[in-house]
Amino acid sequence: MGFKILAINPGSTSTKVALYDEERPLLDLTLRHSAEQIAHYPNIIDQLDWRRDMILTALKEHGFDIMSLAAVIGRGGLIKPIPAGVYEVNDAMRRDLQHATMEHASNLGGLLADGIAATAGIKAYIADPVVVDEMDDIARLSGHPDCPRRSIFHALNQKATARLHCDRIGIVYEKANLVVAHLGGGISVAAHKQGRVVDVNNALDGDGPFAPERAGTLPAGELVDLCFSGRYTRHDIQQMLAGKGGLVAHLGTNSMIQVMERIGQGDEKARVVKDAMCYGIVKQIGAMAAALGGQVDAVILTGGIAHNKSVVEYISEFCSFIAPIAVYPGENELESLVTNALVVLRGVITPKVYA
Ligand SMILES: Nc1ncnc2c1ncn2[C@@H]1O[C@H](COP(=O)(O)OP(=O)(O)OP(=O)(O)O)[C@@H](O)[C@H]1O
Ligand SMILES: CCCC(=O)O
Repeated sequence: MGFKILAINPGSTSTKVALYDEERPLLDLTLRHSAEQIAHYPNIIDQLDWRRDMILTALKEHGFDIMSLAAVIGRGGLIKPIPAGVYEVNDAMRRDLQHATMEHASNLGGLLADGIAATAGIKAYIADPVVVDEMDDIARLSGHPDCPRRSIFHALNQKATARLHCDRIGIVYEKANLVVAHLGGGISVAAHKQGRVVDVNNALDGDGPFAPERAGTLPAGELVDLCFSGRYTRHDIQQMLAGKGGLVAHLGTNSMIQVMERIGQGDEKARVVKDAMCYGIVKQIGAMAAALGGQVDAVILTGGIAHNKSVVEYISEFCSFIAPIAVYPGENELESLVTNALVVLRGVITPKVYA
């Protein structure tokens, strides 16, 4: 009998849970949370006990005893910037997740893992959280010292997909130069230089291409005018950047599937907005290729929108001159979490300590 691992990936409207026996999947659950249920909680962190009980109930219903687990691993949240890797949940991390300065469902990942692990008397981990920061110093500087650029991106899926691609084509991640574009509800486009993400747009907070739910970079002067117009609260503006920006602001939906249906029905506005989003993505890919000095082994497209043929064709037409385009639709975040826990349990790596 091998190591049994529970992986937890909390999203804004669901909690995804997977149970593995070593590499063998035993259970894969998506626990959905309706807008009415979510509305009961003023802040995301207030959903902790509710989501934990839901996971425990679901495991019980599937006849699983958590006492047979070897480890629990969650998607990590907006803690302090840290290098990529696996981290054991400790007091410092618990505190920083509880009091994270920005709201994000992944703040619950380490805490949910920790609560369940404590009951089972085992350790909890996180891996490659959204705050992984390996940026070069020159990438960190913006045009004003009060507004440094921050590395907040889909580190877990970006790293896992980059390594998967390197394995497939027979190169070593630590020696490869890659541009990876995660195209999901948020979009991050990163320069992976010999195993380090040396530059990336902040996918959460007004930086980079616009995305289904994110505004991306906005003209700063116009944003300042909006902030001081008296028409919006701070919360309203934050929502414009993350949650109600991008496709949601222009078209009232965060679904690329719906956008494509509308384009198919002749909706010209939907076509222009979709093309504008693709145009922003190709510009960001070009920027990251330049950050790598043009020495790029592959441009990798991943995330839910990489399922979309029209988006992939648009990007391929503009970016094929940079390097071969490789497409890995969707994300495998739960599987990546399990893989990360397994290498710790097998003693291949020692988990890092969050300070
Ligand atoms: N088969 C598909 N064809 C076209 N678009 C798709 C398909 N599947 C998902 N999408 C689109 O992908 C987007 C969501 O991507 P994804 O599921 O990666 O995002 P998420 O997990 O909610 O957010 P994030 O990736 O930022 O964490 C949505 O706009 C959705 O409509
Ligand atoms: C990786 C954080 C950005 C997002 O949620 O889209």
